[in-house]
Amino acid sequence: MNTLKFTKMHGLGNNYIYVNMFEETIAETDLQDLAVAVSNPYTGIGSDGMILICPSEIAPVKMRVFNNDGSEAKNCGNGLRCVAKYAYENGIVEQTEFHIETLGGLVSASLTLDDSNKVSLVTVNMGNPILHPDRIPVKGFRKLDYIINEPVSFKGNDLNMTAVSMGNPHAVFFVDNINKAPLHSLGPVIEKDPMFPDWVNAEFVEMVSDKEMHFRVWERGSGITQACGTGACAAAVAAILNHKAERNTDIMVHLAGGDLIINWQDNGDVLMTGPAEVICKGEFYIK
Ligand SMILES: N[C@@H](CCC[C@H](N)C(=O)O)C(=O)O
Repeated sequence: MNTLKFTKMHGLGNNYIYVNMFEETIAETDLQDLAVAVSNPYTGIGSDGMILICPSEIAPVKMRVFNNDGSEAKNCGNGLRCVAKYAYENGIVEQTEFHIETLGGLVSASLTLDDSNKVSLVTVNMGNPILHPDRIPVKGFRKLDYIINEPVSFKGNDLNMTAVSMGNPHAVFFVDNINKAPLHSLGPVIEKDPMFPDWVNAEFVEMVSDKEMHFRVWERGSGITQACGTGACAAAVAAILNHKAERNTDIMVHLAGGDLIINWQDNGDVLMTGPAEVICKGEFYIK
C-alpha cells in the first residue's frame, strides 16, 4: 500500500491537507481523486481540500490548491499563509520575505516570528485585483469595464453584485444583517450560475464601519468554509469600489473562523495579514 506524508494546517479554520512535493511524488492524473479522498471527513482525513507545496523555477516555492470536489483553483489566501509558514519552519526557505508562485502569478510573503522562531503571522502581498468582467470571468456584462453593485437575480432573489478576481473569481453581495445572509440557500445557486463560466466563490458582507466588516463565504468547489483569504481581499476591494471603505487603510474582516486585516494600497496591491496554524501530521494510506 502506498502512503503519503501530510501536514494538516488551517488559516482561521479554512483547513487543507498539505503535501510537501519536495519529498513526495504523486502522478498528475491522480491529484484530483486524491484531493477528494483526503478531504472526505468519513473515509479520509477531512478538509476543505488539498494543497501541494512544490518546487518552482521562479520562486523558492510554488502552491497548487485543490478544492474538496477535486477542482483546481488558481489562488488561496489562507493556503498562501500556511505554505509560507510551512516553507520557513521546514527549511525550504531561510529568509522571512520571499515569493510564492501560484497558478495566478507570483505573490510575496512576509513573516512575523514569535520568540521560538515560529511563524505567528503572515502578510501576503496578493497583487492587484482583476476587475474586468472578461477576466474574472463573468458573462452578460459586455458593455461594462467593472461590475460594481450591478442588479442580478438568482432563483427570483434580487441582489446587487460586485465582482472581483484575486486570481480566482468572487461575487460579493452587501447585506444588512450577516446572520440573515442567504448563504445556504443561494450560495450553491450563485456558485454554478451560468453567468460564471468558471463558477464562482460567493461572499456576503455586512459593513460594521468603514474599517470593519462581517463576512461569510460559500466557496467554489468546497461549500461553506470558516474563512476565505482571497474572498476577504475581494470583499475589501468591493467595499472600497462601493465607497463603503477607503484605500490605503487597514480593514478588519471578521470571518466565521477569525479575523484578517486587508489593505488595498494606493499602488494597486492588496495586502492580507493573518495567522496560520499546524493541526497535525501523519501518513495517508492511498487505496
Ligand atoms: N479558501 C481559499 C480559496 C480556495 C479556492 C476557491 N475555493 C476557488 O475555487 O477559487 C482562500 O483562502 O482564498
